[in-house]
Amino acid sequence: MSLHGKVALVTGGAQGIGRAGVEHLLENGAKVALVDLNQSVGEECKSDLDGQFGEDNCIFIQCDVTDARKLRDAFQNTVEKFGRLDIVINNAGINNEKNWEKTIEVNLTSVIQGTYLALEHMSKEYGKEGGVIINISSMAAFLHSPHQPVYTATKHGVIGFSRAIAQDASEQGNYGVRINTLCPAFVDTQLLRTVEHEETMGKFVKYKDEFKQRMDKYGVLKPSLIAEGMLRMITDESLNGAVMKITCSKGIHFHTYEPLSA
Ligand SMILES: NC(=O)C1=CN([C@@H]2O[C@H](COP(=O)(O)OP(=O)(O)OC[C@H]3O[C@@H](n4cnc5c(N)ncnc54)[C@H](O)[C@@H]3O)[C@@H](O)[C@H]2O)C=CC1
Ligand SMILES: CCCCC/C=C\C=C\C(=O)C/C=C\C/C=C\CCCC(=O)O
Repeated sequence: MSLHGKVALVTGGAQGIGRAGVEHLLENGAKVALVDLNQSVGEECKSDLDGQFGEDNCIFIQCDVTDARKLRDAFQNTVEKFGRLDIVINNAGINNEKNWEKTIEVNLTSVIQGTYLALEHMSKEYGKEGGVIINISSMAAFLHSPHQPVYTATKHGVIGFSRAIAQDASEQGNYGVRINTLCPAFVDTQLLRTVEHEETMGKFVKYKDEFKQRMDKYGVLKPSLIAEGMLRMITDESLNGAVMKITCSKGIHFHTYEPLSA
């Protein structure tokens, strides 16, 4: 899949992993809507990207992904601006064990909502041309860290939902939409700093030194490597229902599942 002439929507696209993904998409000729809660960081990001890639290739849409109506409008505005939609990256996420209900809303409910909206705008079942969805999970889904139980649960949920809907898309329906999941290990972004604070970690903040030891042990990745993984999941048309892992020790690789036996 060539990215020239394609249109992408990236949630949480104003900084961190999302922004790295947006930059890679623009570098490869796509037009991008970056959808983010943070107005000031979003505007600054859009202004930087305009300088790098030209003014008509990127829009910033301020939107809380947990607001279903606003998320629907963000998809609609993207299609109205660029005329089509081909790639959706449901990336916005938080790490908040204290307000764990919010963590479920942002990390799981909004990913489900974003996937269904993406299908409405891209699926052949709705008369559209097909496309690709990437849902961002985490290596936390494989480590079962006792220090972040709800974050871990949401990231498990993202994998389960994405694999189930990918199978539906390829086997039951004729969506023409591939759905893949990406699981990074630690990445150097603002989210990683949340381990320092009681207002995000709640009672688990007492483990902050342990968290840091884990980061020293496993290493911390650069957002640009995660963006490379995203690009591969978009351009490699053989990938559907795939679960990509990205770690310092093994780089970009895939999780394998045993076939079910009777
Ligand atoms: N940084 C890390 O070590 C890892 C991060 N991830 C996942 O990667 C994704 C991106 O995280 P990072 O770039 O690290 O975080 P980040 O905190 O640097 O960036 C997240 C972006 O999402 C936006 N956002 C947060 N809540 C939102 C909402 N309700 N509506 C719209 N936008 C919202 C923020 O404003 C921010 O721009 C998340 O899903 C995270 O769980 C996965 C594995 C490791
Ligand atoms: C346990 C630390 C909690 C830190 C919470 C903050 C951010 C969350 C980040 C993630 O989503 C990443 C979580 C875990 C993956 C870490 C390393 C796995 C590396 C495995 C390997 O190299 O084989």
